[in-house]
Amino acid sequence: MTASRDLRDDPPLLEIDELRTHFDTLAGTVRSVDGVSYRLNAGETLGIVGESGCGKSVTALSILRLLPSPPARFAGGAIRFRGIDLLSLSEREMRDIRGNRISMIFQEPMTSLNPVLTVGRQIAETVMLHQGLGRRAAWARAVEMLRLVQIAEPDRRAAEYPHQMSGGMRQRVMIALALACHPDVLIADEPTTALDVTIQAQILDLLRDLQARLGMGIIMITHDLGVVAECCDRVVVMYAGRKVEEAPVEDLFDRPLHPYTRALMASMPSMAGGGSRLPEIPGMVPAPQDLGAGCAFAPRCAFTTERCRREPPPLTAVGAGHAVACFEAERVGCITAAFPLPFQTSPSQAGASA
Ligand SMILES: Nc1ncnc2c1ncn2[C@@H]1O[C@H](COP(=O)(O)OP(=O)(O)OP(=O)(O)O)[C@@H](O)[C@H]1O
Repeated sequence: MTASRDLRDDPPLLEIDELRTHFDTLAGTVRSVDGVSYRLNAGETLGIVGESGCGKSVTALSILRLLPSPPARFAGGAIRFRGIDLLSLSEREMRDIRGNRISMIFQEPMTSLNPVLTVGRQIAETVMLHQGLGRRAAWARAVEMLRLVQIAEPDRRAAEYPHQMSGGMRQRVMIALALACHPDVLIADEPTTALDVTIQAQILDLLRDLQARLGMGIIMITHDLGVVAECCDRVVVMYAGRKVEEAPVEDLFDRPLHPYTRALMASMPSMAGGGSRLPEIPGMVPAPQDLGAGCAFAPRCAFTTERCRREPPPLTAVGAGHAVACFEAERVGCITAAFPLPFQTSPSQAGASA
């Protein structure tokens, strides 16, 4: 979203380091996130993509320590915010960070907005709690935030309840609530999935605009590569609880090296084009408890060899900021070059058509 690609040498705002989040269930240990690392710099938007069940949300909820424990358990790794390990903080210290320095917007606003409080009061209470503002100043901030997210007549709307608003407007309220304390990090989990295409584009524009004004880093969790092309500077592709590819956004679209990334791109509705039938990725994401010894994508992959079934491919650097976990990446790269993906690979154009 910004010129942050030049800030690579700055200390990271947020760093996830070999994170392992597991669930202890009656059926055994579910390794939902199993050794994931990524960094987020100030002013940057990092996309996290993958199909349902890949561990995107569990990673995000781990950052905010919002997972119920038990059954969730941190089995290893660290999460550092400006160098502070969040996993070592007390619950009280964590409450100062959550919703204040690191905020999250969820897919479905009704799950995080309180139905019995006016939207103005919900925003005002957040800033009273975290920033010690008085009642009057907090209400003024609430109205200002509603104006910032482009809600018309914010004074009047602040006194309304969530059910009096449309889906798109509720999503804006949730963004206002998440940004009310001017956080350093915003985690947006599928922020536009439930919305129609026009509202989706407006919300993404709004986030981009607010990021430019407030300078926060954004983690954009999505299964939609159109959203990635539109908004992100860098992308992490997750599969079955692991990172399988990471690259600057242009590089990922020009040279996807993991068969899974390529398959995700080929199955995008707006990118496959031509009204032809969409290619689907055969098979399903395996449940974390059903993973074999080798590459988790092997059962669905057209490039699988004996080695892929036997051992997990390590994440390997293949270019500036580009890493991939695939033994056959070179072969995938050759095929990508010989048979370009069935859509325009310029991110801006791809996003425009999304
Ligand atoms: N409380 C839980 N107990 C056991 N397993 C869980 C629990 N919560 C999540 N999981 C498992 O963790 C894995 C990752 O889930 P996660 O919600 O992070 O996926 P996701 O990529 O965000 O998918 P979606 O896009 O549908 O949200 C899934 O296999 C899920 O079933």
